[in-house]
Amino acid sequence: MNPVLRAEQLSWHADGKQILNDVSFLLQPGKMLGLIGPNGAGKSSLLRCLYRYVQPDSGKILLNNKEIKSIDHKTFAQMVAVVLQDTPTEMHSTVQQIVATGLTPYKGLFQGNNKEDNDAIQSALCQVGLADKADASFSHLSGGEKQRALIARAIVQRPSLLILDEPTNHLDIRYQIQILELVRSLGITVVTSIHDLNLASALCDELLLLADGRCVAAGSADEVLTEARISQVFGVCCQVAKHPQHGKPLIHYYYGYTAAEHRGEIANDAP
Ligand SMILES: Nc1ncnc2c1ncn2[C@@H]1O[C@H](COP(=O)(O)OP(=O)(O)OP(=O)(O)O)[C@@H](O)[C@H]1O
Repeated sequence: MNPVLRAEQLSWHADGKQILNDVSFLLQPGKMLGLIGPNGAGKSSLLRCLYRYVQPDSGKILLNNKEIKSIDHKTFAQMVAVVLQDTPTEMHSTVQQIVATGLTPYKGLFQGNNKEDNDAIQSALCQVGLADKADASFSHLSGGEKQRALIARAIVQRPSLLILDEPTNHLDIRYQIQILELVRSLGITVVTSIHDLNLASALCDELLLLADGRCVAAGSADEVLTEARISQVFGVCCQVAKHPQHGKPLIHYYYGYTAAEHRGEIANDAP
């Protein structure tokens, strides 16, 4: 099967600092890739390269076998949907109007919505459980509802690739699980950055672990989330067990000392 997304040896620098260094991966249709890694590892920067907000210095990104830099603006806007943490929206727009903007890449200037469009908007609102909020002001929604509305907008866009930058930030655990399960259930190919390693383990098909702009590990949660690697990359001690429900890695963190102390590199009684 041809991958939907292929990144080859991506590197990017800004302000004289190397931010992404030789990052490569590929993603098959319908799979959800979780980008994990410590603060400043380069997760958002990698996503920005994927949605063409920044141009890598070297390397290639191919979407459906075509280099993204050669895809015209309108086609790219149809192919890639992006949900950011603080997506700016018109203060007084209704939920329905926000969702309708997902159709913009398919429209000509001043072209309104037809019945089929309106049906697609209603169907997306139902899928994310916001049918009863269609006429509510977007700005009055809760954080979780806003994220769901933005995902509904992505649904009507019918993208080849959905990119999310920390979609679970600021959400309580119920919404964190709900948003990721919702995204996963759509059957769209997804790349999402995510901080919570246990959520990433439970809900992503594949993980890519970044540290200092480099890919440190990639593969299934079992392959990526080992105690040694978590200790090395995040500097914390943990025990990796099997989750009682889904059997994927479940990380138990230890408190009160650093990974270096745990490995005996620093004496616990050092001043
Ligand atoms: N436009 C830019 N100019 C200069 N430095 C940048 C720019 N964008 C990102 N950086 C730097 O690149 C590094 C990686 O940032 P990035 O936001 O990609 O990391 P991240 O893994 O998403 O971090 P976090 O988990 O904290 O959100 C950081 O040190 C950041 O300051």
